[in-house]
Amino acid sequence: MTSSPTADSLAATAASIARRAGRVLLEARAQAERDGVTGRDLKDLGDARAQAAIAGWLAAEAPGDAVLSEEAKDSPERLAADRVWIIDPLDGTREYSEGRDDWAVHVAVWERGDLVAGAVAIPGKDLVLDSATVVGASGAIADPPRMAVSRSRPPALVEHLRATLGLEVAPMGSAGVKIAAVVRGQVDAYVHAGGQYEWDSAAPVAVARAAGLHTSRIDGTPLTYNRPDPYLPDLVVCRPELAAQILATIAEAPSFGDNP
Ligand SMILES: Nc1ncnc2c1ncn2[C@@H]1O[C@H](COP(=O)(O)O)[C@@H](OP(=O)(O)O)[C@H]1O
Ligand SMILES: [Mg+2]
Repeated sequence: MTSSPTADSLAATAASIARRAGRVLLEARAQAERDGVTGRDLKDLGDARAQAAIAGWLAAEAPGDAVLSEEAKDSPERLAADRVWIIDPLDGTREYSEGRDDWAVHVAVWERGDLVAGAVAIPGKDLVLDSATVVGASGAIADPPRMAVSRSRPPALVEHLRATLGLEVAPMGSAGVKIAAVVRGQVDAYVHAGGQYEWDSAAPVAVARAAGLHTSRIDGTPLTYNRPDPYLPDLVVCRPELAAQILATIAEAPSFGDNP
């Protein structure tokens, strides 16, 4: 009988796959530049190359495990599986296609009810964070606290938080990049509302939890994964000291359409 992999070994596999996919994406973009491939075509190329590479590695390195990926057809089999890899092969596709470095590869592992491991690669910054080795930020929270927000689709709710709590806003692409910025102490919070899917947050949330950060829906309930419908439209990831204040401000906020 083979023993089940530990959370640490799953995190190491996730980190290795995320790092390798990052290399594939950097090479694909460099080649696309030489070939004059831009815009939508470059987005599609990146998504497809990273998806194909990751699917091949998972088939070889995690045979028999189920997969939920942004770029693959979903299958109900994952709902009965003990272990599911939740993948966003290229998070921040827009930023990738614009030649920026705020995009990421997300590889998470869910087992029997919850996330057990995750890795986020940010290839443009030569960075890989994983849940087994991450060390959370321990410095003081900035005054005023800084909040990462979507640079292309900032929800109305975050403007309300900014105005009410006097936060400094830091726009950047990719949920993984924003959560990594909280983990590394470059910002103190990330709030999103109005739309997202499990693959956008699973891996970075696994890393954030391992780093001791607060993670929840904007109503304060837990983020749960591998549900039948992977739509998971909002989240708060922040230094634990800020969670009560941010959640109370959201609870008292008027409805903007992007918060329930
Ligand atoms: N309102 C919305 N509806 C659906 N997905 C959204 C969304 N806002 C952000 N996302 C997704 O969340 C990820 C991070 O977004 P942002 O960079 O704006 O913060 C992106 O993933 P992808 O790049 O994998 O598509 C983006 O598509
Ligand atoms: Mg994404």
